[in-house]
Formats: sequence, structure tokens, C-alpha cells
Amino acid sequence: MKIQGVAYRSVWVDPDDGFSVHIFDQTRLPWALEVLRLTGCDEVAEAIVSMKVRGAPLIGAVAAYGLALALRVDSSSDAMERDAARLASTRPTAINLRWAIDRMLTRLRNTQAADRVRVAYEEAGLICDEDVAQNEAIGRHGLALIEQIANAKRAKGGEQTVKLLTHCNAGWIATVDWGTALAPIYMAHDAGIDVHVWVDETRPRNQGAALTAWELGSHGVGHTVVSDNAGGHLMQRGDVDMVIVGTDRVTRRGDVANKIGTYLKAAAARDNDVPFWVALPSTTIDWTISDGLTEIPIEERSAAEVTHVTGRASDGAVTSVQVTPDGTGAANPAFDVTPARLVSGLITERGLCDASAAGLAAMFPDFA
Ligand SMILES: CSC[C@H]1O[C@H](OP(=O)(O)O)[C@H](O)[C@@H]1O
Repeated sequence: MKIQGVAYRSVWVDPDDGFSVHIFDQTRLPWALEVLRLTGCDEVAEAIVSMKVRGAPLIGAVAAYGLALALRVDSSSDAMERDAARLASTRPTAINLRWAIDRMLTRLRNTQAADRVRVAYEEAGLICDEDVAQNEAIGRHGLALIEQIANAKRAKGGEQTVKLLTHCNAGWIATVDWGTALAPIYMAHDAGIDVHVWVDETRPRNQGAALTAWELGSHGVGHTVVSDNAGGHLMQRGDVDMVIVGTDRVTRRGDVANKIGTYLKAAAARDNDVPFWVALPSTTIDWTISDGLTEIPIEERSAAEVTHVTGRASDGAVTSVQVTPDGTGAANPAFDVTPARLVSGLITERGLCDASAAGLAAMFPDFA
């Protein structure tokens, strides 16, 4: 995606040194655009744990490069397995992380130690290129949904703006490029469709207020940040034509894990007959599990993310302030699970499908 006219991906290998891995520090956005140069596995692991880099597809891609960096230090099989396990353990919910590491190991276990660094960078690069292509395809398939809404509104007459609601950040900065939930929105905007996005702030880390708003604003897409609790009210008033979100893991029967609060939006959407669509590349499908509620591990993050909020002070300094009384405890589940029955459909790189075992098996017979 472009930032001030310059095209970027969210991760890239330094063209000069040929090995260091560059990412944007997402904890500094939207106040500063800062590139981090990662030169070792531990730095990559820390960047994922601290959410300097985040987003299910992107943490998979960056972890893949993290393994390449680790192999530069020690390409023995024991070290490779240890470092791969370390990277895979950084965050538990997004299946893309486990998928990317497993894909790297599958290739590297069949590679001579002397060739592993070269092969690792090659495979990580393929993972990135495939993510970009998948997300662009998701954009095209999701665009058709937005076009349908726009056409229906045109036929009906009256207010023409297609009003979408999204939760958290599933944009280009959460993937290698394009994004998942935001890809159709970018394409609709670029196609001249009048869209407006309600952006859930997405407490506690405010990925919506900080990252989705920054992305959409940078691309000129109309948007309004709302509190997480406002979505149901907007739907009741007919101000939401469709909800579109990303995901971190989808089960083989279509249960969806996504940022905490997604389930509540899906429940409100169902209660107000608002279509609720989930955008994902097939790397986000966990074919080994069915019941999301009992089988998807939900990341528990620090209480400090709830008791404190980060923002820019009036003097321009980015700082964190406490919003709870001293001594008050906080729970911080980072994801929840939306049952397939509340999902209108899945937007994949191969097309739109039902959030069901049959729908996924029909779309991905080669995986199911
Ligand atoms: C296309 S990103 C998918 C998913 O990842 C985000 O989680 P986090 O910000 O904790 O990495 C969020 O749940 C997005 O919807």
C-alpha cells in the first residue's frame, strides 16, 4: 500500500545488507512512522510478543524471516527446531503463525544445513508474495459484496453511501499487503463506490482507533471512529449495511476467532439483520479443529493493557496513562470466538463461501 505516494509492504528484507528484516513499529502509529530493523530471532520474537508487529498473516510472515535470521547464527537441526518453537510460542491464537513456521520447517528439514539460510529467505519471501496475492483476491471477492449493496441502494433511491463497520485492524498493516477485511473497502473506494467505515476503536490496544483509522485516512476512505459499545446502536438505527472483519483462526466448521469484541458485533448484527462477513486467506483456516469455543486457544494479555491507555499528550509526547484506580485488577482476553451460525459468510482468496463444514470443504476440497 502507499504511504505518501511511496509503495510499501509491511515487511521487507533490507535491499542493502540482504538479511535484516524491516517492519513498521505499529505501537508508534499513528503518531510516528518508524521502521524497525530486526537482525536476530530474539528481536523478531520480542516484536511479535509486544505487538510492534501484529496481525495474523503478518506475524506468520515475520516469524518466517525470524527463523531465517536464527539460521544465520546456527543452522544445525537442533538449533532450528529450538528457534522455530520459540517463534511459534510468541502468540497462541493466530494459526498463521504456526502455519508459517510449520511450512518453513517442512522445507528446511529436507535442506542441507549449509543451504538453510538461503532456502529460508526464499521460502519466507514466497509466504509474503502469496499473502499479497491472496489478499488482493479477497479484495476482489469482497468488492462484489459491496457492489451488490451499492446497487441495491441505488435501485431503492435515497441515501447512497455504503456504510460498513469493522472491528480491530485487518488492513494492509496487519498483513504483508492489501489486508483482509479492508482490502474490499480499498477496492470499492478505488472503484468510485461511496463507502463510509465505522471504525471500532477496539479496546484495549485500540487497533481500530490507531491503525485502521490511520490506514483509511491515508487512503482517503471516509471513516468515523466509534466506541466499541456503539456498534449495536448504529445497527439498530440502520446505519450499518454490512459488518466486515478479519480473523486469526477459523475452524473447519466455520467458527471464527477474532479480536475481543467481535462476537458482540456478530450478535448485534444478527439481531438487526445486518450481514456479518469475515475475510481471511486460507492460511487462517485450522483444519484440525471444529469447535472454536473449546479448541481455539485464547491469548490472555497483560492487565496493564486494560488499566492503562496509550496516546499522544498535548505536548506531543506519546505516553501511557492509568484509567483505573490503584490496585484494581483487570482481565485481558485478547480474542473471542464467533460461532459459525452468526457468520453470514467467509470471503476467501478463492471466493465467498458459507461459514460451515460443507461450505469450506466445497471451497477447499484439497485441504478438507
Ligand atoms: C488480518 S489480521 C487478523 C486479526 O489479527 C488481529 O489481532 P492482533 O491485533 O492482536 O494481532 C485482529 O484480531 C485482526 O482481525
